[in-house]
Amino acid sequence: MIARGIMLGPDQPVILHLLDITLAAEALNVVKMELLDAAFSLLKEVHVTTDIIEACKDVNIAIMLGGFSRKEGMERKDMMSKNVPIYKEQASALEKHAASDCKVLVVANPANTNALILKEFSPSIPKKNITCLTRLDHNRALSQIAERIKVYVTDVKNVIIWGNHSSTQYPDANHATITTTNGERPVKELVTNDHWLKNEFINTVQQCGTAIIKAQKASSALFAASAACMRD
Ligand SMILES: NC(=O)C1=CN([C@@H]2O[C@H](COP(=O)(O)OP(=O)(O)OC[C@H]3O[C@@H](n4cnc5c(N)ncnc54)[C@H](O)[C@@H]3O)[C@@H](O)[C@H]2O)C=CC1
Ligand SMILES: O=C([O-])CC(=O)C(=O)O
Repeated sequence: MIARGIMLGPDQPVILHLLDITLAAEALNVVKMELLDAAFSLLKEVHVTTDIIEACKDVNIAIMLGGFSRKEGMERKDMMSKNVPIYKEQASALEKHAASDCKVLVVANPANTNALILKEFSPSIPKKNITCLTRLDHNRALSQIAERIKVYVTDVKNVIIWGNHSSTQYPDANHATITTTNGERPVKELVTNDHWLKNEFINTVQQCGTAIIKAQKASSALFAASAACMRD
């Protein structure tokens, strides 16, 4: 998606630095081969490495995906002991080697905590440049409402996700609206079942990640990549 211009736009050439651990080096090379085979016109160079310093050198944008992923029966916070040390090391490498105005998107869980670690251990990167991926929760909330009212997802607006990317988040549709042929109408009015909005809707959005892991024993890459690359 990045190489096709979906994240940075159709006129922005990109050089990708791909980092993984030594055990995954061969798989990483395959990713490079696939990217080159695709001959994306915006993709100018692909560097694969298992060296964090090489990976961070002069990067303008860092998308932090690496680490342990959640398995069935785990909460995202259960990965803290494994992923926090990784994020300390990666933050220090970004601090020393990335471009000074580098923008950082933390995807790996627990995403909010990892973003906080990054902020603490890379003090020269402006705080406002560091964010973590909760857009996925927002998208999930939009889709749940669209399905319920039978409208297009693009017609749903002003849903808010409060809190962390975790099962304690609060998806809030109190100010959400639907674009109709008669103008904007409140979601609360169109979802006639208030009990659904206060219970099942919230619970479903909070538990979407868990449901995917239960169903396919891994989280899916597509929805996270799509949320990370959205430009609206
Ligand atoms: N914030 C969000 O909305 C979402 C977050 N996630 C999180 O994103 C992360 C990645 O998810 P998946 O791609 O499904 O997991 P995955 O397990 O398929 O991939 C993780 C990759 O990180 C690599 N890795 C492990 N330690 C590393 C290190 N020290 N340095 C560099 N790379 C390292 C692994 O070798 C593996 O290739 C997980 O933490 C997952 O929980 C996933 C989906 C949505
Ligand atoms: O649940 C997970 O571990 C992956 C993730 O963050 C999500 O799908 O929301």
